Amino acid sequence: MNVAAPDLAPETATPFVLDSAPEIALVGCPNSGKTALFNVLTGARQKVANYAGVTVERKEGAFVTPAGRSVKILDLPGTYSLRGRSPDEAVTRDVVLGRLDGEAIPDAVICVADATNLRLVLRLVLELKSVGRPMILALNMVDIVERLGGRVDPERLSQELGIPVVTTVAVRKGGADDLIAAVDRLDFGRRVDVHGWSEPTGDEIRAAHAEAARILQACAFHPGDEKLTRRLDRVLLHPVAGLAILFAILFLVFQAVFTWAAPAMDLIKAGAGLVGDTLRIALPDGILRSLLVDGVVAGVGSVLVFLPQILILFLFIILLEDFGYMARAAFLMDRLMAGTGLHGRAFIPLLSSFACAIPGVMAARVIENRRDRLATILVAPLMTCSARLPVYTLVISAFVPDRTVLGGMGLQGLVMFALFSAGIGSALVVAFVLKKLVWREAPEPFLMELPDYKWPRPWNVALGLWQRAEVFLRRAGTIILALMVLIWFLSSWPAPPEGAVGPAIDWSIAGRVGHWLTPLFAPIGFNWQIVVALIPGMAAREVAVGALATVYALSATGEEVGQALQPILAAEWSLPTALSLLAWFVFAPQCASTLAVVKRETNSWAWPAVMFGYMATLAYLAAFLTFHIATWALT
Ligand SMILES: Nc1nc2c(ncn2[C@@H]2O[C@H](COP(=O)(O)OP(=O)(O)OP(=O)(O)O)[C@@H](O)[C@H]2O)c(=O)[nH]1
Ligand SMILES: [Mg+2]
Repeated sequence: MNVAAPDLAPETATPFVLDSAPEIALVGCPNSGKTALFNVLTGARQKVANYAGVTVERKEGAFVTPAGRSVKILDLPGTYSLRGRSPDEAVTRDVVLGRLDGEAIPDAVICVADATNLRLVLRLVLELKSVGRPMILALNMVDIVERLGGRVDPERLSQELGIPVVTTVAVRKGGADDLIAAVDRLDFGRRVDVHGWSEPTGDEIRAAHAEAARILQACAFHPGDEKLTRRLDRVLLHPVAGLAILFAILFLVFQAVFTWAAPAMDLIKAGAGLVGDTLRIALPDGILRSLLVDGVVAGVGSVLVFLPQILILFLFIILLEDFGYMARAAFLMDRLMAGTGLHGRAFIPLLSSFACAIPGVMAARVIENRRDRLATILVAPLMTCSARLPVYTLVISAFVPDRTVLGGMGLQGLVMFALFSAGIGSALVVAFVLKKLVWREAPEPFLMELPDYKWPRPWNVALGLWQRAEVFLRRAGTIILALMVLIWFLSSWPAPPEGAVGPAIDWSIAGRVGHWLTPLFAPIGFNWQIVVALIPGMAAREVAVGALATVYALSATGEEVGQALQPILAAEWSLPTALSLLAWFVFAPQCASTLAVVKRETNSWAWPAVMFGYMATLAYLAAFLTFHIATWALT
């Protein structure tokens, strides 16, 4: 289905290269800059970030060298060895060894090395040589080696390894020129039998280890670890101070999402109001006016308003990712998560799920153990995805007063923080139940390389934000628009009979379905308008907001016509209903695209069914309890 991948960067186009063009695979340790190089070579915009395990899929691109040679190029997940066990490492192994169905072995390999950290990659190079393909070693990040006063000798390395060695700076313009020139000199005809690679024995591994150490000694000099990284880590990884800083950062993010975004949101809201009013005056009363004003402007406009919040959330995520903090956060959370049975590696997939559960579920490929991975996939959608943000904001701004408490903290931001925490907390509880009570498994030890801190690069940040905005706007212009038109239609057709009283929507299909389902949702305090909005919300959660806008716009009579959604809700809903809806959305049954991805990643319909079932149950229970406790407390 097309809605299935709203958060993935567009596939790279390869329009000008023939199928017969030779294929080169980018292989290397995690976080060495493979994707950054891939982007430079092909002009693609695949995700680059400063932690291991960003790329979990095979991506294809192409370029033409200055000599006019067309080549296809593959970006692959990082791996330390062809013996890797996790699903992402298996992708790399299978591509390099030609084990993938219908796919030949790559014609050549570019091994990408983080030049500041050569020890592990030299072993990988030795292993890759036994595959028997022409190979180039790209010493990437030489800019950092130079800045630290280190030295790497590419000529000597080339002699020792018997393959061409070039230096690159993947994040600099022209930083891959030497690599491109080396590709031009490659002799693709030099085929060697690939079945030369086999699982190495312990002795072979030890021998390779010693050989790598010897070569490293001869060819590279590093003045020790970067001091900045060490110094910062003493504070940021501190068991107490580090955790305190992590929570302070998270808290700051939600405050910022609320306060910084407000002016821009008001502007968009005013703009949408203006467009709606203009259309209402300019067009004669009728179907077209209703479609444009009540369906498109009210519906899509009410979703667009949230763009600033989503961009601010992503600004923080991208900055932290580029800086190299994410892996640290995983490290800090490991002890806490181990208590619940989740693997330390689950942290980054869970964190990615704040954007959207889809990349989060895919990022779980870095987890080797199948049950650890399943547990992570099953709880990932409990993380508050950005599509839930509009629902939260709408309800919070209508019902939570905008004042400060506890000496300067915004109450609205605090409630938002509480909702996100409820998502995280419930994920930990569900994982605990699964891993400790159902599967009774101890988590496996957690090994992860911590990247050196790097200053976020403004261009990368800007590009990342631009991509998010693009994804959001594309969604608003396609699926959300389409659903809004559908909802408008279902809410306006059929028209009421002659002489009917009350709002016309009561006679429409949506109105009838809403009324019909209401008994099911009355125990949790939902009215029929909410019920109508929940259904399209399963396709894309933020549509629930647009649907409410349309449903209330079409129910409006007299005074209320053209009024903004927020004051309508504040007047129409009771506080327990509002709280119950928030509780519902913490667990909100999965959107269709997440279920589709879970099906793909687990290769079975059973797991998406389990996920849907348990989340729907939790959502109903949580909303039920919230509604009744709130009703009781307020009377
Ligand atoms: N200073 C500097 N930074 C670089 C260079 N190449 C990559 N980076 C940064 O290194 C980090 C990792 O880059 P990626 O391209 O995501 O690495 P990758 O090898 O694709 O990582 P995985 O997909 O996780 O295996 C990012 O923060 C990049 O901006 C370089 O030549 N110089
Ligand atoms: Mg990558």
